Amino acid sequence: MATRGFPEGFAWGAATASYQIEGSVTADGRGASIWDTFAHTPGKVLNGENGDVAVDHYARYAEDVALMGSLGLNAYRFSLSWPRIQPGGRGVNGAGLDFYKRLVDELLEQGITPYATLYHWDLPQELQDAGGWPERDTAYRFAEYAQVAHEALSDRVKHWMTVNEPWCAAFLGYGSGDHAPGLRSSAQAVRAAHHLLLAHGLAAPLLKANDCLVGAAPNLYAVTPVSDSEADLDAARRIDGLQNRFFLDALLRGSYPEDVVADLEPFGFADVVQPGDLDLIGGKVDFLGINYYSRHTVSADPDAAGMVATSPFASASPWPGAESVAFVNAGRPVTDMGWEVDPGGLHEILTRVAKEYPSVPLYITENGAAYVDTVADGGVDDQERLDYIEAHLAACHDAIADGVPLKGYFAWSFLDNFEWGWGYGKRFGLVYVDYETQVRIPKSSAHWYGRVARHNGLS
Ligand SMILES: N=[N+]=NCCCCNC(=O)[C@@H]1[C@H]2[C@H](O)[C@@H](O)[C@H](O)[C@@H](CO)[C@@H]12
Repeated sequence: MATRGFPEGFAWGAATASYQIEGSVTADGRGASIWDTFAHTPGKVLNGENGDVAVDHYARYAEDVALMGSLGLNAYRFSLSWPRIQPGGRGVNGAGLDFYKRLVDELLEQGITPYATLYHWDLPQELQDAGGWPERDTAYRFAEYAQVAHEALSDRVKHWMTVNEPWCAAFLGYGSGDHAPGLRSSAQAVRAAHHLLLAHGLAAPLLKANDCLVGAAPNLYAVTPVSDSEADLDAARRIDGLQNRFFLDALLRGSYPEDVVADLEPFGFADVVQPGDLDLIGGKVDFLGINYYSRHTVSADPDAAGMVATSPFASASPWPGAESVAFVNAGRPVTDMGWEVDPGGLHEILTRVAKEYPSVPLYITENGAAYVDTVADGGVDDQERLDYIEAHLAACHDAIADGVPLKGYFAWSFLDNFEWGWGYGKRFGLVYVDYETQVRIPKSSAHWYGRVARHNGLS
């Protein structure tokens, strides 16, 4: 019996993304994505690794869903591969849709509620060739794709997220170049950020049909200045503005924060937003997903590169708005990604969003940690990951007690998988994957998390 119970009907899930787990990148008509191109470009991914095989989920989905069910999860967040459903970014590939129909049927069979993300960074390459997210038309292509996917699946999928982490897709993909398509232009990055939000705004009304609920999943950080000097306070304002308020205000208020718009002026941001865009974007969500990993502790530093390590090749080119900002370690323990463990930051973000953007149901759509895992006697004892998740769930429990309308939690990730620029070098999974044999081994954290889900709370 849980002593720290969660609300009745709380969603206890895990999350994954198509390019990171599926493999089978040419099966059944799938087209190339920008991550296929990027990962096959020398020097972009550690050890030249890619998602061609990943963890073979396209073939092993039934086994993976059965494992979710046996552990006790009642929800699963996954993403649809746009180039599997629309090779080249147009039309309909029935065989690609059929995979997701099979996957959803397995989930429902196991009593697991599907939560589908439409965009988790795998843009069809042909759309990038036509300009990608800096090109306004891509937002309209996304709305068509959303319509195709929704028509095929909305009889069984009732929870939809449009875009995963538009900050990463825009600023790492087009700003620092550490993510696909690997471009390094602040002007392109700010155009991409707006068009990703426009894509959300165009698709959201379509996704509500057939009694569906729609959300988005930005990555949000607690942000703290190293001192209360004017320069450090302004550095924190800038990072909080670009990382958090830019996306929260657009999605939930239909406006951009004036200070952030001013910060982005040097990159031509004013020319990107067309009349009516923000009315399209704002106020469309039925729920907001929050991806939370850590806190940013920042200081003003004219010599700083303005980068948080997001890949082993992290470029020195700052993402727009982060010029002359240093991201420092405040002395907390760190995960294998070098990210500080700060569950207090999750409580801070949850209570802030609930206060500043009231009456929007919230989900933690990603939270988890990479640590080095070792197989011993056929098991994996990952106490650090278990402790990380327990501490962040305790923060969620406290936030709910403080009145936050939190409806669910998705651990990142269900399986060890392709960790973008780090390839297979970082393990976030509740379930260990032997990449040579594809054998799955539930870690201690998986067994523990399943018990939490079954008891609907923490001991
Ligand atoms: N400023 N700054 N910050 C750091 C920028 C990197 C932030 N990375 C994420 O949030 C990604 C999210 C993604 O959805 C998932 O696909 C990734 O596997 C996880 C783990 O990496 C997280």
